Amino acid sequence: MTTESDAAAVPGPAWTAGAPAARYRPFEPVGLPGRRWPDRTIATAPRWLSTDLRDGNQALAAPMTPERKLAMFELLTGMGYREIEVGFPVASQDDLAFVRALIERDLIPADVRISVLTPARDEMIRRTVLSLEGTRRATVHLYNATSPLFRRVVFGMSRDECKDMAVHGTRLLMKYADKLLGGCDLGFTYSPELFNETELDFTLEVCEAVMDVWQPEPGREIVLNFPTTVERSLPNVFADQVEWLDRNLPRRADVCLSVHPHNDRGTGVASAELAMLAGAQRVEGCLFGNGERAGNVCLVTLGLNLLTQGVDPGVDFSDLDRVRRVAEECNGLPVHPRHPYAGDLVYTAFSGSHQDAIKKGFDALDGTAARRGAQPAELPWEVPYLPLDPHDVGRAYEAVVRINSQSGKGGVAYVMSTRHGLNLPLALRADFSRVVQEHADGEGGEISPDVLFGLFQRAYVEYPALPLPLVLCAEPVTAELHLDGGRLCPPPAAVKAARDALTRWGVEVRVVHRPPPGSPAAGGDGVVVYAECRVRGHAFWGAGIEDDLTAAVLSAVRSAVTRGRMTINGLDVPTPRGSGPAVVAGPVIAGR
Ligand SMILES: CC(=O)SCCNC(=O)CCNC(=O)[C@H](O)C(C)(C)COP(=O)(O)OP(=O)(O)OC[C@H]1O[C@@H](n2cnc3c(N)ncnc32)[C@H](O)[C@@H]1OP(=O)(O)O
Ligand SMILES: CC(C)C(=O)C(=O)O
Repeated sequence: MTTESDAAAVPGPAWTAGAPAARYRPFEPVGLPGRRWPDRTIATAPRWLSTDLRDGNQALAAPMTPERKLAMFELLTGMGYREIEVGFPVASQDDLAFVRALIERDLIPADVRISVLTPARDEMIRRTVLSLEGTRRATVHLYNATSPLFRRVVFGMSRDECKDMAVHGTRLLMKYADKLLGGCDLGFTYSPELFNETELDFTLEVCEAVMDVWQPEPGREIVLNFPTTVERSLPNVFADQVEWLDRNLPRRADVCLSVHPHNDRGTGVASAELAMLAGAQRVEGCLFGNGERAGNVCLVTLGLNLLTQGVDPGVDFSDLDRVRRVAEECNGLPVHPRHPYAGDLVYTAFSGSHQDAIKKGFDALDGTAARRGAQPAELPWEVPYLPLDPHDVGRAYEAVVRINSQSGKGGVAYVMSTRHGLNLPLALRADFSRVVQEHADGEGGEISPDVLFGLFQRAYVEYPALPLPLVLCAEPVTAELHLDGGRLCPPPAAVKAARDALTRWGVEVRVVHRPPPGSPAAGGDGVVVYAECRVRGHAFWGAGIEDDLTAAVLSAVRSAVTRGRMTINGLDVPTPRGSGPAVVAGPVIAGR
């Protein structure tokens, strides 16, 4: 017996004679003169069908139990999906039990239509229809493969025999429904499986024949669902196929043209979107792209792609982390950290220039909001590198910037401000950024907000080794003070007292930055002052975080001058490097 790991270990032939490209054939393009889809835009959401409980489920190593299915069903209906394929009732006892539970326990919301899938096989059609007994409203979804390869290799059938399979299946389905589903508002979906590999004229022939049996008319639609069962072409070719159908299908007004893209080439989302441009009115897919092989098209990505184009997807993604958690539990599969919109890392920048632009974007948004007396959430979203406001999908801003060796001063300033309430002056950002870079280069890995705060403390706050008069007595010092935070907004008298104290010791003091009232509060209850002191012509920074302004000013100056003296005298300046993780968390301000 070959196990999974044995199979993975089998060495493939090396491509010594070149890649085996000759074994594969290019996909035939579609002749579609005057194709219209490239000039269109998507202005409304399609009808969505979730096939998580069927196509998604059939691709799992451990298919869902009825309990897990119910959790997924409730998630989907809660999000707003109104068409849900709930299973393949003849596949397993669990699938059947789930369909029966939905019906018998009356668990289907009044505006939700469930569907069940069956192959075009007589006995299976009967049992599938039977599985719906007692329901008020449901759809039966019938499929048979129509592609030349399938006709030749799997069925051994001619085109006519293949078409008859679909026609016969439709007749049987209607016959059993008449017999078993009295009073049910029955819907019908037909899928020519492997549509994308099937000759277009044959697809049309089969669909016409199926429609002749179902007789769609106003109030009795037929859903014709066209799958890229195995995605094989560029998305534009699929769009051409869909537009060809849109142009040529008869009874078009009573047909819902649906697509069911898979993702074998990694272009399932593009295929679905181009298909919508080409005339698709309905899209089948799964949350986070679960499904056979490389998956079905991801409904989350499609929905949020629409949202970010200003189109309401009609589905609620406001708590995307919960959606992800439930889907992960039900499927037993993790969602990749880089999955569009939902992955752990997709709203996070580690790299400096990205962080800088994000910080400036947030600052600009906050500034505009303040000027207009509005909330940032009311303004158009314009933050570089973030395609979507994380808040719109229930994410906090905290992880938007994370620090490592790729980061720069903008990112460091962002974390110090948003996590610790310390709004560093520009020149201090550059200075501190060098400290952070040195630490990152030495230690590798990520620097958490707490460690960052510890680095700051050790670099700028913790130098009160000598009493201030002693520090200052040796030579003249000038100090430029930056007062942080709107909360302190120190009364002029307090600033004067601090300045006088320093002047008495011969320090020439200038207050260069005094935050305007109402500017973001400095951390917690404390007072934060940054001092840039000139010692023998060299600038050194210190910071004071104290309960009152005078103490903070004196601490900041003492730290800066001590640091300067030690550096100039070649003394062993204590560096933050290697001193272990800081445990002192700075005061965190509310919001971002
Ligand atoms: C692209 C899709 O996702 S289609 C949905 C696929 N989903 C599943 O297969 C999950 C559920 N399936 C099952 O539980 C089982 O496959 C069953 C119950 C449907 C059938 O089981 P079995 O009778 O054991 O057949 P098996 O699974 O081997 O299927 C192969 C048979 O189905 C036939 N077949 C395959 N597709 C179709 C179809 N759409 N219509 C009619 N017959 C079909 C094959 O020709 C083959 O017939 P043969 O035995 O005469 O050669
Ligand atoms: C049954 C059809 C719609 C299908 O799942 C596929 O072709 O992928």
